Amino acid sequence: MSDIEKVKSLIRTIPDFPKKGISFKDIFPIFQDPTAVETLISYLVNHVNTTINEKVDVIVGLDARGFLFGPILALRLGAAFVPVRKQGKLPGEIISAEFVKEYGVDIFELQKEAIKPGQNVIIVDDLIATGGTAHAAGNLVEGSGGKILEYIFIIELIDLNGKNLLKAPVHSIIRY
Ligand SMILES: O=P(O)(O)OC[C@H]1O[C@H](OP(=O)(O)OP(=O)(O)O)[C@H](O)[C@@H]1O
Ligand SMILES: Nc1ncnc2[nH]cnc12
Repeated sequence: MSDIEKVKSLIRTIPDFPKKGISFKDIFPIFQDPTAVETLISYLVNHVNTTINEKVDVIVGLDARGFLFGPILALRLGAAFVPVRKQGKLPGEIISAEFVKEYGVDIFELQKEAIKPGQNVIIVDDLIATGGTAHAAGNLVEGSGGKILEYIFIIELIDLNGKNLLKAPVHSIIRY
């Protein structure tokens, strides 16, 4: 079994959570195993260093599970970390976007000055399902003048075709 397959074996699938018909992928067991976390982060650092030919200025992580991976990746790459948060959590001037995700509707916010025009950005989240969440975050980053180099997800639910909504390249590690 490869190291990534070992990580995949830690992910739990919970039927009918948080709503009937949703097959929920629970990533938190990964965090009970530091070796598994290191596997994922090392994989991502290597991926960025070997496939992205431009300097990465900012890692944008999506509330909340994107915060588990984004800041560690940013630290390892020597990049800034910027959060996109659910409505009402960020002080100061913000821009916002409403979106639909696999099991609901939400509003994302980004602080206006957090990303400077022309900065190179990678958007990181734990999972892409319908792509609504990542698409909204991408609109906020582009609204700030950031250039999206890539979207990175630990998990991709391929049957939902979420990546079709996104204009920049998409990279995922574990697919179902
Ligand atoms: O591709 P989509 O259909 O848009 O769904 C993907 C999003 O759904 C989950 O977040 P959730 O809103 O459950 O928030 P959480 O990270 O706070 O648990 C997941 O972490 C992604 O952000
Ligand atoms: N099936 C799923 N499992 C975990 N998080 C999700 N976010 C959207 N769809 C999800």
